[in-house]
Amino acid sequence: MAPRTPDSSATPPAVVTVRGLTKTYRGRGRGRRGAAAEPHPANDAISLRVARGEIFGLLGPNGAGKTTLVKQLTGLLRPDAGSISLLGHDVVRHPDRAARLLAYLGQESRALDELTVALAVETTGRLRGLELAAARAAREAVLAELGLEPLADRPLKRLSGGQRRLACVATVLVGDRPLLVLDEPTTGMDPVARRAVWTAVDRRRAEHGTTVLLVTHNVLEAESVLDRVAVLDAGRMIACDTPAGLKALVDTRVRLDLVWRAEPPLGVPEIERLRGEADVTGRRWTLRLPQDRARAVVGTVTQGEAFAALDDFTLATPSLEDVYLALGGRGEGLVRQ
Ligand SMILES: Nc1ncnc2c1ncn2[C@@H]1O[C@H](COP(=O)(O)OP(=O)(O)OP(=O)(O)O)[C@@H](O)[C@H]1O
Repeated sequence: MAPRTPDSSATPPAVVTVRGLTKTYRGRGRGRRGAAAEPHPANDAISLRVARGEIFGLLGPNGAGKTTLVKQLTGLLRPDAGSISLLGHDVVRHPDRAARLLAYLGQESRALDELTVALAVETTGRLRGLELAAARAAREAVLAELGLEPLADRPLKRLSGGQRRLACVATVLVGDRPLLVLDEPTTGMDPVARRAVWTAVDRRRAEHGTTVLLVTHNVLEAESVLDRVAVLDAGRMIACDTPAGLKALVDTRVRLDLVWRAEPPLGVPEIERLRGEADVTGRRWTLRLPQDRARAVVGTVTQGEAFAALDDFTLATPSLEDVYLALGGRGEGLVRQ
């Protein structure tokens, strides 16, 4: 029953409380001769608590169960078991209440495609209860904030992928919902647009105590924007802590990337010994080593035959990707960009 995570000590009031959330998709008519397909646990007894003003992440590779969790929080999917409280409202019993408490940016949102950016933002503001004048003022403010003014009169369907995503973020921000649920919000965006999004989110947090639940499989973004992160793997939550707290789990190891010019110099005995420990991707060897061994390897590869064969090397402190691997994650599908 008790959560395995260190998050129960947080003092600010909870905006999201999830207990024992479980969802298994049951395929119908997909098996042979109508036999039921194999049940698939997409969420397996997930418990978490998100405090007011937190930027809380769900990190995991494709298929980990992030979107399934988010769809239950937003009232779009009914769990098989478990409870969800949003700002004190039971959204398993009253799924319709979720739409009044949060703004949700899904992976694919095409509903507003026919509208111009300005009208999409204004209409969303009206739907969230703003009077016309207030909706127009909010529209102007958010378009300026995200640098979308030059695109204001274009229909969403005529925008590039990154521009469209930015316009969708604008619709999420208008109307100041206390909870923003963002599923891969910055996919396809250039660095300027990404920065605008995180600046806008930070401002809302500072000014209104807005809480953000962010779905991502990008470890670099997770490390830079999240206060805490739940790591999901195959439907289970395998850890939940601050990025720094998670990295402390593996901080005795460092990551060493060696990129060879062509063939690795296996004639050097130390290099030959390392081969079995390396994750090999083309000419790149990735090693996760205790600090003293990494130091010795750096000594080896920066002299003689090994150095002549070396194109590049980098030494880095652990990332959330390393944490994920150390916790038993399958190690595929997380990205750094
Ligand atoms: N409608 C569905 N019917 C059956 N299985 C589903 C359905 N939707 C998702 N699944 C399965 O449930 C598991 C979790 O999927 P989910 O979409 O929640 O993962 P995710 O972590 O959001 O992945 P991604 O990063 O690709 O969005 C996967 O194994 C997926 O194949």
